Amino acid sequence: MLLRLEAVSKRFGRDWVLRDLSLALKRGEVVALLGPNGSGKTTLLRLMAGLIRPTRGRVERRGRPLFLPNPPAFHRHLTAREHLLFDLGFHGAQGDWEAALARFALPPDLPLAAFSSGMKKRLALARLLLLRPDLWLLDEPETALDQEGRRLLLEVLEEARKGAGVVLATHDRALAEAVADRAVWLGAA
Ligand SMILES: Nc1ncnc2c1ncn2[C@@H]1O[C@H](COP(=O)(O)OP(=O)(O)OP(=O)(O)O)[C@@H](O)[C@H]1O
Repeated sequence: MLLRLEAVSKRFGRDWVLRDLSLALKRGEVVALLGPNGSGKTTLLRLMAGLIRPTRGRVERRGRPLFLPNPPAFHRHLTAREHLLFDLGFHGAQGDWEAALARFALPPDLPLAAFSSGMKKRLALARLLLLRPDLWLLDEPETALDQEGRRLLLEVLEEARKGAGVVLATHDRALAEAVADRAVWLGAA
């Protein structure tokens, strides 16, 4: 089991955002988180990543998680090449950054401040593929991607599920139906 949540609840101030949520994820599984704005999808991903702690309940994780926020966060003054080299060094990983950038049709030497939002999303996917986490935690990975970017995303998710587990938050029902084994609906807590 890669990830197990047992009766997890989360409160910010006086407001309960998540209540009594249990869920388990194995390698090879893709789970979609669906629900309206403010229903707690990002909060749940951050709990799964270990970035925040539950108010009640337990989060158990095996392996290395990587959280992809929406929009993705990068050091704006680095180029794509510099950023991927930094990421590989930081994670003690090795990988062919040149091939990764070529696959996503990204320029290696342009500062990321000059990247469009779709280019940043593509770079985030390239980074995930290079770093190969055990647990992919993706917040609205489809936003800002064009048709070719979406095709690449579907390809990446198929590759991810071979060795890892994936949880993705999305408003895109078609994407959830295309890639997810099951969906978790978050309503009002
Ligand atoms: N750090 C925080 N402090 C206080 N409230 C927070 C914090 N983070 C999230 N919230 C609140 O928790 C609720 C759920 O937010 P969250 O971002 O998880 O929703 P979401 O389902 O991802 O929404 P969206 O579909 O708009 O991205 C919102 O009411 C939000 O204001």
